[in-house]
Amino acid sequence: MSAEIITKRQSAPSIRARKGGEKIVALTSYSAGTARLVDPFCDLLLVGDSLAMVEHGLGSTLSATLEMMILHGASVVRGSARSLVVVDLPFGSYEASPETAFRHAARLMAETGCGAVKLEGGAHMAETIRFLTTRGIPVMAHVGLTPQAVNTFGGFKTQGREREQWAAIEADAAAVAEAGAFAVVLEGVVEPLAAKITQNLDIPTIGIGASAECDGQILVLEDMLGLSPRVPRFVHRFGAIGEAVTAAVEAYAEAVRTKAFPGEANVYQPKAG
Ligand SMILES: Nc1nc(=O)c2c([nH]1)NC[C@@H]1CN(c3ccc(C(=O)N[C@@H](CCC(=O)O)C(=O)O)cc3)CN21
Ligand SMILES: CC(C)C(=O)C(=O)O
Ligand SMILES: [Mg+2]
Repeated sequence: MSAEIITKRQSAPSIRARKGGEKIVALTSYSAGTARLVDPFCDLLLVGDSLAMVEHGLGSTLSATLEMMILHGASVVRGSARSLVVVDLPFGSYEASPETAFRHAARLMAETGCGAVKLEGGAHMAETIRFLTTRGIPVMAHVGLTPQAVNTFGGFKTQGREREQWAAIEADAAAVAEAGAFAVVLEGVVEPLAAKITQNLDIPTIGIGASAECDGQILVLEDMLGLSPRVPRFVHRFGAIGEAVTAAVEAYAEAVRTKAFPGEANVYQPKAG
């Protein structure tokens, strides 16, 4: 038989098995269009609730709804073939009880075809994580700077700058791993704490603003592309797509106004004769 190039989609277990191995490459994606572009280079695509801010112009992630997550999640699944697609459970859809979390996570999975869900929280979400994972819903956890708690933090504040905060964050990470999460996002935590947690857990840590000590990295796609007006310090801009869009749109507007566009090549003519 000839060599076949069949790329099977990554799963929660295949990502979990990467602990301590090759780094896990993850990005956010909110639609089929961007999913198609990034999927070949990634292991995991996150349909983050950051889409409320980035894609819908809302003030925080608290306004993301289950309906939004389903529409964008289904689009990303259709636009990708090899990455595991993980969809964020939005604020208010999972905190009240394990049963509510299950109902909403099941809808996300059934209506998008995603392979896992993500929720924010540590020790206090362990019971819910166990409830979901024992009922067929793989869960990625998210500890440290959890943006849905922006109002209790009083801003997007780096976690673990004081050593006294370390024990609680370490306990959160240990609790979600013990409860059955297949991976955990570590957001906005100081480097030595990220290193300690990564060493002590048997599941991969995926860092955002949490140093190279993590088992993988994630960024908001628009931030690393150079499309976001302001970005946190932990972002490196790998592209200048905002500038490229501005230049192209400027050129288009000029061409329309000077009647340089549409030109010969872009115009239809009737059959000769
Ligand atoms: N476009 C985008 N990118 C993100 O990474 C992102 C979102 N949106 N929305 C949801 C949250 C919010 N995030 C943020 C937003 C701001 C900072 C920030 O300004 N951090 C300060 C550090 C402050 C401190 O040290 O206490 C910084 O200067 O980087 C961090 C994370 C991460 N998430
Ligand atoms: C940045 C990641 C971890 C996230 O939760 C999001 O984009 O919503
Ligand atoms: Mg999120």
